[in-house]
Amino acid sequence: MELEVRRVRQAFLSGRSRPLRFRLQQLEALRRMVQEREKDILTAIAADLCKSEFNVYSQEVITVLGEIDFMLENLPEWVTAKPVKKNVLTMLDEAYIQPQPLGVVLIIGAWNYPFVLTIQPLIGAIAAGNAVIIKPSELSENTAKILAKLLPQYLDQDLYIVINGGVEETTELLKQRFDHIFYTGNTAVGKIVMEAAAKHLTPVTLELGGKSPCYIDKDCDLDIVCRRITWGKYMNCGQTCIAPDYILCEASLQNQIVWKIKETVKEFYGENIKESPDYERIINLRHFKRILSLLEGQKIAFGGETDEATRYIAPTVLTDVDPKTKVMQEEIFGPILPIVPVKNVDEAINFINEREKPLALYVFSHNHKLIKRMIDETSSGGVTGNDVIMHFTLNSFPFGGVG
Ligand SMILES: NC(=O)c1ccc[n+]([C@@H]2O[C@H](COP(=O)([O-])OP(=O)(O)OC[C@H]3O[C@@H](n4cnc5c(N)ncnc54)[C@H](O)[C@@H]3O)[C@@H](O)[C@H]2O)c1
Ligand SMILES: CCCCCCCCCCCCCCCC=O
Repeated sequence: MELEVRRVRQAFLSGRSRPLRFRLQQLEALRRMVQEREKDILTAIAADLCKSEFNVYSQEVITVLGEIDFMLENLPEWVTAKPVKKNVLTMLDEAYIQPQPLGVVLIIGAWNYPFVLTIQPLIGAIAAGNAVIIKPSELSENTAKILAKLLPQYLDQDLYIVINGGVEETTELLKQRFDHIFYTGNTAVGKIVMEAAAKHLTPVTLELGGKSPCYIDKDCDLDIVCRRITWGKYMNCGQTCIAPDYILCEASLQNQIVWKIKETVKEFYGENIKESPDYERIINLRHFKRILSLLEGQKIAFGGETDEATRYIAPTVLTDVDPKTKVMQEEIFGPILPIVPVKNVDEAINFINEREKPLALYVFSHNHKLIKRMIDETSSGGVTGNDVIMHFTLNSFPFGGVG
């Protein structure tokens, strides 16, 4: 590892990653890779997550291509030095902010969207003039292999390298000194990464998980709300960092919500969900068992069918969920949707504020003042009103959690 990091640092110190022209060329080469090798990329991700190629394309490839275009369009302005306001002491001086690369960046990717969550930070790092070591998640092994094969065919082979491996290799990598570490994954490993980074005072970006609540107000179009929640919750079998994690609503809405979600599940995935090309599987047996354990003692309104051999868990809704039970203590990251009845919006706001800050928050209401109130009185990474997930798709927004 030490030798590989040293090789990448030498390449960075050569200075060739810095000129704007070089960065644009590399980003264009990356775009060519995605376009020319689309089929290989789609096949690898589809195999990792039992996903249809259409879903891979619409969830991962479109986002990556959009990010590259966004970067190519804005980079010339972003790299330009910006004059700053002067004072009486510096009136005759030149004072400006010049953006500069940090150096060697380590990107540790996650398996749930194994392409976009690895390539998106790579686009940013290249654009900023850095050298990069990419460590894809070992759990999405087909994507990890295809990245290791394709990236060197299109990008500078000394500045941007892929190192594949599991915990042992990542632990070894983390002993090295980097100038920034970008990690996506669970909070426990996030702490390991931050501790390792602290030894070198390396700045980190940690894209972690969390529970993302949905509040459904009585004044809303429940048909549309349930369609949207069904889409966002069961996409990728619930393995989406900003998937709706649970629903808060008045008790009187609960039965209607259950019925409408059930009908939408039927419409989206058919009568035999196992046969649907649009319904994915849980990534591995460890996660499968973890998710099953969240069902213990719960009232299953529909769903709950499982098959260990194929790691299938049906779209499931739980009703009258006690906030003290396990399913409400950790991020679900699977196709289980608890409904927790609350008296009103005040109770919903208190409920959210008493817990860890959500990565995403979803509010459904015709009442814009209520949505605004939710935004003002809670704190989360991002809020979407009357929809789910969509704020992730806008690259004009920042993305991440609080802290
Ligand atoms: N905020 C976001 O943008 C975002 C996006 C996707 C996923 N997530 C979160 O990621 C989590 C799911 O991913 P995961 O954590 O199962 O992914 P994972 O198991 O693939 O782990 C992520 C990375 O950490 C490395 N790793 C694992 N154990 C390690 C250890 N002990 N020491 C050092 N490195 C180690 C892995 O090799 C991998 O590259 C969920 O909590 C989800 O919410 C967050
Ligand atoms: C033709 C249908 C287009 C639908 C586009 C929907 C894009 C969804 C993107 C989902 C990606 C979510 C990644 C979230 C990162 C955390 O896990």
